[in-house]
Amino acid sequence: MKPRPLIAGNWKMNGLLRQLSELEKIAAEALEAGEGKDLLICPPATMLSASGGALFGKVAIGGQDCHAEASGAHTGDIAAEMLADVGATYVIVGHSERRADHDESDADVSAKATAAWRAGLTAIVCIGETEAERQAGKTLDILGGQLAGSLPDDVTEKNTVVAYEPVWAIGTGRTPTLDDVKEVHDFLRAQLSDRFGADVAGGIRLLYGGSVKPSNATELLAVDNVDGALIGGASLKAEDFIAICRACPTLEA
Ligand SMILES: O=C[C@H](O)COP(=O)(O)O
Repeated sequence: MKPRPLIAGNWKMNGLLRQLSELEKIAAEALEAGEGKDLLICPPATMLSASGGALFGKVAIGGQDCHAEASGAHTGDIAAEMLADVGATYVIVGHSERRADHDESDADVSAKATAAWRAGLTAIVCIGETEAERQAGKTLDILGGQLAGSLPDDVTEKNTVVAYEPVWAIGTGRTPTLDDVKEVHDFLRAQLSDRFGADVAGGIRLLYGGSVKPSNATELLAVDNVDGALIGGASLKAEDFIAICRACPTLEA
């Protein structure tokens, strides 16, 4: 059976408390637009607690990163337990911006996914190729390596979501062709199946991310093995986020 879709917004380093009104608008439409789907917003850490209030339990909240350890002398970092403490149920790990800006390796990402599970959170594990890697014909090799190295052994359909985000498509307005998205998502499902078995692999949500907008969401979300989206810029506007939620097909009963 296909997994229940997940539409996730990643606000990145954007958002002040005065923008809670956007979340209130999302909450107002969430029940209808999100029927049969899971909705999630990952605001900056400073807004997590207030976001939970503004979304009123109609949309889940998540962190954008976590430290591998539960506590300690790590100035500026956030433990998965701290995210859970303010109501988060998901955390993004291994986003390409973290990998690039903070030199995070696949092993670091795997340790963060384990930390997320320890705190009872679902880890959204991100992978993606650069433009140079795609042009060199290495996309599947790169993604296969990132997937293998970034996922710990105890993956389940509940504790893990995988997000495919081509680095060159993030914030650029460019997207892969639908055939390219299908090729990658089919490949990821097969890799997961080889490692974790078909039952677990079939239940893991595979998100596409990278310049998802209301204008392209319908076609991207209809691709085989695409079980939702991870949305950056367009998630900052309630109207756009809700339009993307509506574009996502629901499962047949
Ligand atoms: O996490 C979200 C992605 O990096 C996509 O960002 P974008 O929708 O602004 O391209």
